[in-house]
Amino acid sequence: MTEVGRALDAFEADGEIGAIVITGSERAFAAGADIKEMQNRTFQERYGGNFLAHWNRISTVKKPVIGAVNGFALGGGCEWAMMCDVIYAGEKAQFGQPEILLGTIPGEILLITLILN
Ligand SMILES: C/C=C/C(=O)SCCNC(=O)CCNC(=O)[C@H](O)C(C)(C)COP(=O)(O)OP(=O)(O)OC[C@H]1O[C@@H](n2cnc3c(N)ncnc32)[C@H](O)[C@@H]1OP(=O)(O)O
Repeated sequence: MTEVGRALDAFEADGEIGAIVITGSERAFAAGADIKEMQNRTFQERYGGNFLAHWNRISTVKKPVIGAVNGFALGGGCEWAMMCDVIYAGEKAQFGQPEILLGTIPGEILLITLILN
């Protein structure tokens, strides 16, 4: 997300860019946060280390953001899609929050986004 955040900062500052399209591959838009990276961290490490510091950057960009979604948009990937101003979903797009099966709840943004929409 740090890299995506940096790219969004640059696009926002670039006067030649009017709108931003975020996409993935045919198989996946994004499968969510890296479970392998997260699994051995304690709550204190994740919370204190600002693990989700840049998570909502898509929703604060001051230019229109389009999410072009195909394949899996899961967990944080589903949240990314919902943070876009417009979702353009292909026929194979699948949205979901499978992290509940890992004993965790959807991250920072999902519940608020669902309530607001
Ligand atoms: C705040 C935010 C929190 C979150 O976002 S929590 C994460 C939420 N996302 C998930 O729980 C998605 C978990 N992944 C899956 O359900 C499945 O995967 C898929 C449906 C995306 C794909 O299934 P299939 O086509 O059968 O492929 P495969 O063999 O399961 O996965 C291929 C490789 O991709 C790795 N992978 C998939 N998703 C993640 C992930 N989110 N974090 C880290 N690795 C992931 C797997 O482990 C595996 O890797 P290897 O080939 O080494 O076994």
